[in-house]
Amino acid sequence: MKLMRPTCWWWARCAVGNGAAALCPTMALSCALRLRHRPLLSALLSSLPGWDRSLPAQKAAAQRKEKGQGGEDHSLPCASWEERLANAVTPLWRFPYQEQLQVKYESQRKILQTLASCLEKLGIDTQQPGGLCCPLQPIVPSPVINGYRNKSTFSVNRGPDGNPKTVGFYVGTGKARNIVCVKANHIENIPLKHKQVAQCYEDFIRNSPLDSCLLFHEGGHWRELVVRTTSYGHTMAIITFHPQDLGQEELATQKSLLKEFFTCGPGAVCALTSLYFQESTMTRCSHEQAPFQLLHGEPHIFEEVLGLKFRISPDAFFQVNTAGAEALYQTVGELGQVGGDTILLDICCGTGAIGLSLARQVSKIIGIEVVEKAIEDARWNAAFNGISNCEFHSGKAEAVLPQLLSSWEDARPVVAVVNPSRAGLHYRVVRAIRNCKSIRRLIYISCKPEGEAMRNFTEFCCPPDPRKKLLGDPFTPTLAIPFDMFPHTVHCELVLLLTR
Ligand SMILES: C[S@@+](CC[C@H](N)C(=O)[O-])C[C@H]1O[C@@H](n2cnc3c(N)ncnc32)[C@H](O)[C@@H]1O
Repeated sequence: MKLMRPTCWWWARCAVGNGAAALCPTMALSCALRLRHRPLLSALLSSLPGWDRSLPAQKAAAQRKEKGQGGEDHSLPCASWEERLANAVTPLWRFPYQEQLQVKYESQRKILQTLASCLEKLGIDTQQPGGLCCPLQPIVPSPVINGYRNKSTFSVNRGPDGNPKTVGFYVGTGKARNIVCVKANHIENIPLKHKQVAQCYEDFIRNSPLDSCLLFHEGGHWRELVVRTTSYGHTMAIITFHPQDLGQEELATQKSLLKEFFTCGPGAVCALTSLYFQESTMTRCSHEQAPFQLLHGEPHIFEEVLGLKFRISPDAFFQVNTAGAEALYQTVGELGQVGGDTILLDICCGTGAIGLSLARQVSKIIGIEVVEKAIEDARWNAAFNGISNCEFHSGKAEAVLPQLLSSWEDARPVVAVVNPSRAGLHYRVVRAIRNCKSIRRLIYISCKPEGEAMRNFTEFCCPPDPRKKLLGDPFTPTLAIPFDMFPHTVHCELVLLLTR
């Protein structure tokens, strides 16, 4: 379906008239986006620090999006369901790509200004042009603009027609009790294969006598679908199912029906490489809490990054934009100025992608990751690619790293790369890095630099603070490079080089 660009003058009046921006910035921003009203948009952006995520409604929407859900755009009551979903999950979809990049560059500039003023409050004058804490390089565009996602998480809930077995993304919120599940067929960043598997899953559950699980306490079984694809043409589908009080025999029947549907029934068109089933009674469960049960095919899918082959388990993290990740990893090597004697600490390493892609340029890689299966993947990936100068530790970085660095005596230069989830780094990780004299270069990669990462940046850069046991020399923000890993959305990956 092709969405229409708006011509509604009501929106123009609403956006530019009568101080609407001051009364309701979210609405005004939506209107500006909807109309592609550039002067208004730049005025709004310059008036909103960290504009896209600092507003409560957008923060909540961002959190829902993190879970693969859209948030309802309440400012567009007359839009179609498809438009409302597109505005929620891909708010920049109306902009030509170059303009999307301008919007994102502006938001990254504001983040660096915010960091500069945080540091100024601590008595650190960064004195960069434009009030930034360090030079900001032009945003690196994504090599792929549409259909770039290699992972999509589809929900099951009531569609616009009231059908409770609709597979798509959410418009609305649970809290406001106005969730509507809208099919994602028109969403630009989702590849066709993901949409095909989602459609097949919907066909399957609509024919199933079992209900979908809309609210855990109200019963029902069929829950979300995760689809992962790779450039090798592999497709993994993971179906989450609430067992409620079904017995083993009934569970086995459901699993075998699902397998039959996707292997020799109508779902066979998806040509799945792996079909997983997870009996889960919580919103999200790790493999340890509720094992991923392989119903059909291969246990892993494989991806190629910078000439290396990576194995990916169902619960292991992998950057959602593979081509974008390649550009990012190459830059990490350049910023780290890694050489033959460098030890590279890859903290929050997932399947080991960053470290392994630089392994041939350095002396040794040490990876740390909390997801056990991802560490198993990282070890396999190292062995398969013939890389032996690496070790991977499973566990929380806040437990593993302080222990590792407390007795550090290696004289080789150490470069640390940290790529935490949105929650940022635990203060014990910051402390361990800060207090390890061998670490002179630190590369912080963040998909949400205005959030908890900002706290981490100031902890790395503040003057020594014995009360917080931050004793080592402070780092200085030296260079920032934004990478657009998520075209059509407001998100951006920021790579910040800190040196001392
Ligand atoms: C944004 S991903 C980065 C993965 C990897 N660097 C890559 O590029 O593929 C963040 C990773 O941090 C891991 N993680 C989250 N909390 C952690 C913790 N406390 N200790 C270690 N790893 C953690 C997650 O499991 C996830 O794999």
